[in-house]
Amino acid sequence: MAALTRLFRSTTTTQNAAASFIHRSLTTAAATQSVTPRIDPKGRNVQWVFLGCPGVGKGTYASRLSALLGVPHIATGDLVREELSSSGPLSKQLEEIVNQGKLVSDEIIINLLSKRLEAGEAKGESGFILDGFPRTVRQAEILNEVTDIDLVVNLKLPENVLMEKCLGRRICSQCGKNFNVASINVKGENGNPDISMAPLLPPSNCVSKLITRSDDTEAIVSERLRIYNEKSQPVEDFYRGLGKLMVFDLPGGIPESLPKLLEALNLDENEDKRSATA
Ligand SMILES: Nc1ncnc2c1ncn2[C@@H]1O[C@H](COP(=O)(O)OP(=O)(O)O)[C@@H](O)[C@H]1O
Repeated sequence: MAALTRLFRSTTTTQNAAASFIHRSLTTAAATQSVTPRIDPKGRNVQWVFLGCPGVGKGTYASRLSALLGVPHIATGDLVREELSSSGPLSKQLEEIVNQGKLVSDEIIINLLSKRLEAGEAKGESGFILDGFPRTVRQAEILNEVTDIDLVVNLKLPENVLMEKCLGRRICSQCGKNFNVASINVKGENGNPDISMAPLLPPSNCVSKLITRSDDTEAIVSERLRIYNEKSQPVEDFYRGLGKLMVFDLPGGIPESLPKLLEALNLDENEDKRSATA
């Protein structure tokens, strides 16, 4: 018991230190903007979170919006994969966790996020769209203690579509762009509309360099979906309770969904200076 208490205390101390770093980065960054970002009604760059199950397209839509709004897109999954492919001390440990479809500890993820914010701060970044964080209520509470999130966009797709999307996902090992080889046609259940998504095929220069994420197998995706429902679904409720959650049911692939998402956010792809709904 004493050992457990000691461990808990040291974890909490590290988390608090990381949380206070996140706070410092966010406040300093807000004072040093260098791009032409979207200013929200609070007079600073937007601070949004994208939530959603594995494969829903958080990364795709978050990166489009980050380009439109002039704020960085920070995906904790990318931070984990970068660390994993390095020869750093965490790499082996992370590989095991990720390949079981489990979540990395709050402490590790907060440290990775702090480092990313620190690097961004050095480059004068401010505002953000977070993708894949927070994923536990504890992470959401820590974020809530250190900064004010304006909006949480919760993307939704039926579970059978999510599985097909994850299995069809491909990444170009050279340019890093994401593609999808799945051609999806799913009948809507319980009065929901059918969903069709055309494949998002790579240009010819990427074709021979495509790789599949090691955690995009049927067994690991099932486990990631199970863990999402157990650990991350309560994060949706956390933000619903704060009145910050916007649920968006994706009607199909990017061509159908992006214009509707922009409309729901009161954004215009060609005219990016209007104020966003918060
Ligand atoms: N906020 C987080 N907390 C804990 N683990 C995380 C977090 N973000 C990413 N990870 C780890 O990185 C893996 C890949 O994340 P991500 O690319 O966001 O995947 P997904 O497609 O499942 O949304 C996750 O399965 C998990 O192991």
